[in-house]
Amino acid sequence: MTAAVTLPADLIDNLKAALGPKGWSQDPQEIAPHVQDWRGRYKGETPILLKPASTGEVSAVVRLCAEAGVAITPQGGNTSLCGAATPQGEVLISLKRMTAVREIDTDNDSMTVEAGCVLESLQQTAEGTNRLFPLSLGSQGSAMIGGLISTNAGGVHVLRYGMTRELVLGLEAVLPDGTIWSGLTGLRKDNTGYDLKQLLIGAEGTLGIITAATLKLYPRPGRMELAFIGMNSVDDAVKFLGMAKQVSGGAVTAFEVMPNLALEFVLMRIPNTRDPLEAKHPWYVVCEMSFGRPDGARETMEAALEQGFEAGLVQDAVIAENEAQMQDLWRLRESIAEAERGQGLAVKHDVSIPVSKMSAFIDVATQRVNRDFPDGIVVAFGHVGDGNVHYNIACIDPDAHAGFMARAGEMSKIVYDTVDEFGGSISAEHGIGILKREELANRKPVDVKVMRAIKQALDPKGIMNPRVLF
Ligand SMILES: O=C(O)CC[C@@H](O)C(=O)O
Ligand SMILES: [Zn+2]
Repeated sequence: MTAAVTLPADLIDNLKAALGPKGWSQDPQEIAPHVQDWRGRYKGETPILLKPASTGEVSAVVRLCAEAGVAITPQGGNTSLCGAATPQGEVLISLKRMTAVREIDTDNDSMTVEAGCVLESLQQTAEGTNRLFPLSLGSQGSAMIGGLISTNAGGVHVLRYGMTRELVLGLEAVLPDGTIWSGLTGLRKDNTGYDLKQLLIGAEGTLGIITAATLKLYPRPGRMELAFIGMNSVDDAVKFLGMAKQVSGGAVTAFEVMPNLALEFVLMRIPNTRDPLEAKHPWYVVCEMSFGRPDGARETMEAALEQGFEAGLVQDAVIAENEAQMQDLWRLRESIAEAERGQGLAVKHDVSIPVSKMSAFIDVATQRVNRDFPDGIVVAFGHVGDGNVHYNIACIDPDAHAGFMARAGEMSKIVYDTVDEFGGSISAEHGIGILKREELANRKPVDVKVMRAIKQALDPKGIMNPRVLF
């Protein structure tokens, strides 16, 4: 792995000297997990893994690479689903040693943390000060905040708290020439021209390396209620979403939809899971509500379910009685990606559609896919409450997998053309990476032209994550 790409010997020496013995590795065993993506779709290589422990160190090594015109791939928890963090010969900079919580300001409801902090640990840090950091997703046990910001991650709470973009108040980053940009601020109002942090958020490491961030904190809900609901259709789910929002006065904080097949995959592949409902239903909804106080919380969830039942939308439902049951219900939804991975590679489409058109989109796209690809099976699940569906197509016959994946482009064309017809986006929350860059160029040529101009202005040598986005 390490031998294939060679860098000038003096650059290697200077990089090592800038970081000290703990700050780099050329050990193939240590490097191996860093040069393969989570799904096993992309395999890469790097001449050296750098592990800076401070912003100053990141700046020093970026400067050295910039001077030598050598390209860099930044990496956080390496949970990208689009290949954005797999180096193909670039110098790999992992932020995993930058894990300090620099400041918590409870009066300002903010915390300033370094890029290598794992999301789950930040949720716990916030909880320790009786606050909530609402970003929440399946890979939270390993995803790091720098990468989550770089990809503008979504997750299950977008419906109420927005994407990562909306949770960031300030950023610190190392620009492609090694300059440190100190934009760490806890301000909620700052109208001083272009908002540079927003350029870096979602840039997938192409404009610089995020080293720290000031994040928004929220009050911790006094009580949460979680229901697992059996339904007949996505249309019914969307109707029930409107009802639940109204009945609860806007307390719905997550609204996830999954088909029976996704539940079957989970029950088959993930230990300690069981179907909480007695009968099978074509679709399931995981609906979470958050309240300031416990009083009336359960009654509100029950009232919403009752109304849904009377309207023929809710077929059956169970409400979690305690924290452990909540976790069990969440596991059914959050482990779909892992269960699906166990089934083999699928042709994945992380798309968004206006919520009002979600059901029609799924119907039309599925008719088209079934017509042209009878060997494919659609597993559409996800964050329907915020208009994001993971429209994945799995191969029915595991032995015919390679041939199936070879037709991924044709399948994706059908799906993305349908997304365009419905006014949606070809990437809702996973980003572009290397997976969707041609698609982006074809479907948003003017946007890409402007993005290239910005890239050229900030990274004229093109060294920051050079194969990603474009
Ligand atoms: O694997 C997928 O397609 C989706 C992964 C993740 O975004 C999820 O919502 O579970
Ligand atoms: Zn998702």
